[in-house]
Amino acid sequence: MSAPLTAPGARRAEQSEPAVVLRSVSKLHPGGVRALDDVSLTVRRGTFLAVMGPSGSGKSTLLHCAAGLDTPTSGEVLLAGQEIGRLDEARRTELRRDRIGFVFQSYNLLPALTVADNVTLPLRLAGAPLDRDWVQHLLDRVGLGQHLDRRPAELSGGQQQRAAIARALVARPAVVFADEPTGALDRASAAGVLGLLRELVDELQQTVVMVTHDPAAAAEADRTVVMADGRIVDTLDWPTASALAARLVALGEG
Ligand SMILES: Nc1ncnc2c1ncn2[C@@H]1O[C@H](COP(=O)(O)OP(=O)(O)OP(=O)(O)O)[C@@H](O)[C@H]1O
Repeated sequence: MSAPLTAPGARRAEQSEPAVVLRSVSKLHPGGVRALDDVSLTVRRGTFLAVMGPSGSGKSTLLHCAAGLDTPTSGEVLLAGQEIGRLDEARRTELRRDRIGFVFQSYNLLPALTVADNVTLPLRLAGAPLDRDWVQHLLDRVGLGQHLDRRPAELSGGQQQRAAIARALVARPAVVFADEPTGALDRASAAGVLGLLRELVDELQQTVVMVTHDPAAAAEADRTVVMADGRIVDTLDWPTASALAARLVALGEG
């Protein structure tokens, strides 16, 4: 194994604390929309959390506040033990770059770069050392070990999302935030991507927080929080897809 990117002492301290903590987080958007209303949530390290709820219930706002992409109007967000609100914009950007991986519905790969260059881009941007064994291991792990020199346009949607997952993991983040990671995929590719996320949690003790509309996707997670009107209205451990679908129908979506 290669050297960790943070000091061993910091790693040990981090291991004992949750990956993400939200304490009474509210977010008021201009115009008075209360997108988050007093939300408290703890995501334990090495667990897979899904966030579901009807359109407009606050899922994206929750993800953005938890990932330091947006600032709450009130309340606290702790990421890997650091309170985001206490950091200035430059340090918040650094924290996002070094400690968070993002996976988006639209992959967001750079079309001109090869798979290998897309995956290693976060390290180059951070000026961090390139550990070739780790990169090769990751690319093998996501099934792209033979496709390092391909461009994104030469990959299927599922393969592009696997490359995006490898990129999200390359800096060994404290948390991977995934926003509808299977939204653009057919059922078989979606199942492959979800299976991969699940394995990363089980094998690498990676922490994953995923927003999804798909009950089958959420059923892969350890825990699902269901949102409505900016609040968490349900927390379900290992729910079945059909139980989640029924819950969403009851909330007016499904
Ligand atoms: N920048 C903004 N300015 C004003 N209102 C906003 C802004 N962003 C989100 N909202 C409002 O906040 C509420 C929550 O939005 P959010 O995008 O978090 O919901 P969501 O559950 O992710 O929805 P979807 O499933 O449709 O993506 C909605 O009423 C939305 O219209």
